[in-house]
Amino acid sequence: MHQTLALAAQAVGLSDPNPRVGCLLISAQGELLGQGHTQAAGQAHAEVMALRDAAGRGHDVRGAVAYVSLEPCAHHGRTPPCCDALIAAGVSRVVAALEDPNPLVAGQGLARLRTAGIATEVGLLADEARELNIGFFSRMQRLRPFVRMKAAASLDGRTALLNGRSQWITAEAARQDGHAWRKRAGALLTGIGTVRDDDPRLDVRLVHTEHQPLRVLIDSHLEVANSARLLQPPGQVLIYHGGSAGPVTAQALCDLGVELKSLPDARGKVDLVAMLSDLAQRGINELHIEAGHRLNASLLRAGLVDELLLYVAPKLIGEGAGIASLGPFESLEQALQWRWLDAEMVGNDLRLRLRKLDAVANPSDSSL
Ligand SMILES: NC(=O)C1=CN([C@@H]2O[C@H](COP(=O)(O)OP(=O)(O)OC[C@H]3O[C@@H](n4cnc5c(N)ncnc54)[C@H](OP(=O)(O)O)[C@@H]3O)[C@@H](O)[C@H]2O)C=CC1
Ligand SMILES: Nc1c(N[C@@H]2O[C@H](COP(=O)(O)O)[C@@H](O)[C@H]2O)[nH]c(=O)[nH]c1=O
Repeated sequence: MHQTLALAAQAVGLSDPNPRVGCLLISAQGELLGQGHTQAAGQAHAEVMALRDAAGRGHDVRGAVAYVSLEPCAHHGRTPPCCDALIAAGVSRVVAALEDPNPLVAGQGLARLRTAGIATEVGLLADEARELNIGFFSRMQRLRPFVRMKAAASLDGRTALLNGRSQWITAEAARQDGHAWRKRAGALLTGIGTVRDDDPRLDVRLVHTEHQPLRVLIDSHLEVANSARLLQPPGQVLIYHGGSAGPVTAQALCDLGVELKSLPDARGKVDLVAMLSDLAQRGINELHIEAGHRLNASLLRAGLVDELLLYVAPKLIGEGAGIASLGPFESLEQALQWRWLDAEMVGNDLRLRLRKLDAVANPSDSSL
């Protein structure tokens, strides 16, 4: 199953909105017959890829064991059901790390395999498998993406100087690592303040990817300049606004191929909860945020951030903006609490990952 998960990880940046799944076909004698992982949406799933691989190598998979990192699907989506392909191929046993989290189909693939006389087992390396697809689980079970907020900070917790400059606080290795996390996401989100100060490209370019995430901007009054780098190719751009955009600006942005969506809250800003639900409906599993301290504060205050991805540089940079302008607290009981997930040196910077205490991708597993 470790090997199956490594295969599944190869679908990062490729299979969205479908989950990252790996499949390994092993003979009764323990020989590898075929392997595969999910392809781009609409193309073959892991099981079909593994069966094709086995056929390509001239192997007979009758009686083989199939290791899969997620329950084989039982439904006709853009491709036929994988459990039918495994049944037709004559495998004898299917070992799945997890049941499908989609409440509409959960358990159906395994049930169909059992009805066909195939032995099934579920739960091997379940936590690792769920982690790889934490966004897919979030979208299926909470109807919103898993939200990861990235920030690069100095040792004194600053994300920018008082004059707005922030490039660069961390070094090249950390920035490249940041792109590997961008690659995992279906969408990258920033705020108008960051666009004004940094003019980010917000793409994946320091690591290889098969497809660019959707770029999302929160811009209440459609103030973004047409020349903003984020609006240029590659990839699609979506701007959420608060409904007060003038028709001329809106038309100019539409002419650039940008999609505009009005989701006003009571204050004419963007309704962040509605935005997450809209992104989920668009098939976004993981949402990666790289915004400034104001928008970060709005998202954190609303309790919408599941994970913090912080890069800390060994520098003291004096006065400036923090990670989030949450305003003065009266007591320490008001603190937003996190739990450490991991810490790693990336070049000369430190990468910290933290999870919100109640970030639940699987309601039955409060440790996520
Ligand atoms: N080191 C790092 O990792 C990063 C640093 N930066 C730095 O941060 C600075 C920019 O910060 P900042 O100006 O806060 O930029 P943001 O990207 O946070 O954008 C700020 C804007 O977002 C708006 N906003 C907040 N909540 C909402 C909402 N619910 N709906 C609509 N709009 C909302 C704010 O409006 P309002 O003020 O009305 O609330 C404000 O206009 C720059 O100096 C940049 O270099 C930026 C990204 C990462
Ligand atoms: N300053 C800073 C970061 N800043 C983030 O990177 C964005 C620029 O993206 P791009 O134009 O695609 O390279 C910028 O707007 C901000 O969100 N990131 C880091 O890893 N380290 C840093 O020191």
